Amino acid sequence: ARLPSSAFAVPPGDATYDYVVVGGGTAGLAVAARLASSGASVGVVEAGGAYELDNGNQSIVPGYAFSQPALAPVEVFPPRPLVDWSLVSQPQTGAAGRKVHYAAGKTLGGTSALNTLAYNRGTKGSYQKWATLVGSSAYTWDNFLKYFVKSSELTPPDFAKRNTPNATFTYDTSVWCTGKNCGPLQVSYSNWVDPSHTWFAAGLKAIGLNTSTIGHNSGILQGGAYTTETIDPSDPWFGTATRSSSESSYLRWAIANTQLMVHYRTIATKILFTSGKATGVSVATEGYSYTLTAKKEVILSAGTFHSPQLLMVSGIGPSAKLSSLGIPVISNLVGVGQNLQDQIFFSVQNGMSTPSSPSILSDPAQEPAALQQYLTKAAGPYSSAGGYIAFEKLPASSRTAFSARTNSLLNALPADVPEIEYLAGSFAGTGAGVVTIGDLSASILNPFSRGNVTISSADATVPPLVDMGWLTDPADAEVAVAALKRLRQAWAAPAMAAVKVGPEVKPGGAVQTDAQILQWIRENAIQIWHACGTNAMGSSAAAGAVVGPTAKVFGVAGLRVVDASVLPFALPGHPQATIYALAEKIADDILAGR
Ligand SMILES: Cc1cc2nc3c(=O)[nH]c(=O)nc-3n(C[C@H](O)[C@H](O)[C@H](O)COP(=O)(O)OP(=O)(O)OC[C@H]3O[C@@H](n4cnc5c(N)ncnc54)[C@H](O)[C@@H]3O)c2cc1C
Repeated sequence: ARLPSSAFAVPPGDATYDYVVVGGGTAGLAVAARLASSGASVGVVEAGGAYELDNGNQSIVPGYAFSQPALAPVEVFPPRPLVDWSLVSQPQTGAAGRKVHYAAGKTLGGTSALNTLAYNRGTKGSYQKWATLVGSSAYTWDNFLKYFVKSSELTPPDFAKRNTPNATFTYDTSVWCTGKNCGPLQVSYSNWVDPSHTWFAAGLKAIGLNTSTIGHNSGILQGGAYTTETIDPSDPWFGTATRSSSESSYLRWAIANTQLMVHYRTIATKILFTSGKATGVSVATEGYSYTLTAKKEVILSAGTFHSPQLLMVSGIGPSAKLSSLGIPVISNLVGVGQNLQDQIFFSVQNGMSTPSSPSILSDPAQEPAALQQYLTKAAGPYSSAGGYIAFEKLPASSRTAFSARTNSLLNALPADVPEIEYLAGSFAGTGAGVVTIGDLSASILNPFSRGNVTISSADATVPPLVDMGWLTDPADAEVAVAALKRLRQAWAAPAMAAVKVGPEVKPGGAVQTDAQILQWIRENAIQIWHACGTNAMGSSAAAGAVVGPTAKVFGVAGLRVVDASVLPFALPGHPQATIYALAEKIADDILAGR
């Protein structure tokens, strides 16, 4: 037993651990907690603080997940510097030259403290592709499933608290831990259904996307489901339903059960090497520099944008780039910062006569009751983030317009990998008969466009340069146009007629031809925030990979990267489930000496 405050180092001061984990984010805290549970000494370096103190209720209350100001995907955005790195992209040449803010968590919990809580796993075929690509059967669905189960605990849906009989469903209990000794991450179904989503479910069904009987966590992504979310339905600290982040799950557990030490508000500035082996990390707290020595390994978990940056400033990356900035080259790895994959997302909006969570919360007559419901019953619109999502392989009728190249790229994907994810959303609306603006959106799941992360300075405090490469591959443009037409088909379904009000809000009736649709998408598409792949896992450095199957960085010893940057490609759907599972898997590898 120890005091919780014993888990926080008092900086500055050199320290030595068995393992130093750089980045107390989604993957970092999961790896660190598991390593510490073995009895090893583990120090975590996190640039940010505690979001419970630094972001008010924004990160805590599930109902705020989509409306956090920190998420504005525009060049000029409301800054939230205590919890977000405030990155702004390079101009997107395929997206009307726009620069956009790309949120990335700078806090204990990392981006799991800012994300929009959707939890789903990829398809069996996508994990088989991963296994084949990296030459390790550990990544097949059958072998990887145990890490999804180990990382999480599912609280089954509470249908009594869900407000609509239209939103009952079945799911697959066999792929979850629901008993004792489950993983720390809390996954549940929200205790409220946005009424507008039940209509979207009907509209999507009308275009062929039936509601799945197993949900989206069994390695099959077909049709629609009310999504599981990283919500703790009864958080003991707050006494209601709150976000489950890697901080509220793994870190709280590790503080109570291990000797883990956290150095927070502390930036890692360089990984230190002796004779090609990582021996520690230079860090700085409020300008005071010191060294954390790693007796065994350094684990880099600084995320898609900062992990490649830290590798590069430490001498690992494309040698020409490093030399041009005067950085001594320790390992010439051309793949560092390359292969960035980012799923774009755009929507078709119409007025609706039905209420929605945002319209209820913005109505002074209804909000107080919603607040009471949240605080006393952990239910109501404040308790809920996501809603209905659906996955689809585009029908043959959509694909006839595609070029031979696009069809052949799509045909090369695993047979069970969907091309589009549809997401129901809403916000409060105004206008004759309009209560809600319904927002049915599509995400392009398998981007063929590639971006990159690079550096302009050897100083780790200078932001990395991020180019998502949106819509630079013509195949993505063709798929996007087809997806937008599918959104319109769903809206046009008779099932939606009872609630749709007025002319289309966005893109609007003037956008009709394929060229007009594509131009509108270039001007309006945004990210669904799933950027990954910038230190791709693979079988060899010669093939452009940065880490091998156990996340060891090629060309050096004592260094692994474990975070979204090592995903070899964008998995279908939302990545956090896979990132937590990957952290569990690599922690197992480390402890087993692999
Ligand atoms: C707005 C938004 C919504 C999203 N919604 C969803 C969703 O609904 N479902 C889903 O599955 N995924 C979602 N994602 C994606 C998902 O949350 C991320 O892919 C995932 O959290 C990334 O985990 P990570 O471990 O790679 O990095 P992070 O969780 O970002 O962790 C990196 C950590 O490293 C720290 N760090 C970086 N550099 C340094 C340094 N030099 N020194 C010290 N510390 C450093 C950071 O502060 C951060 O804490 C969303 C992402 C965003 C931004």
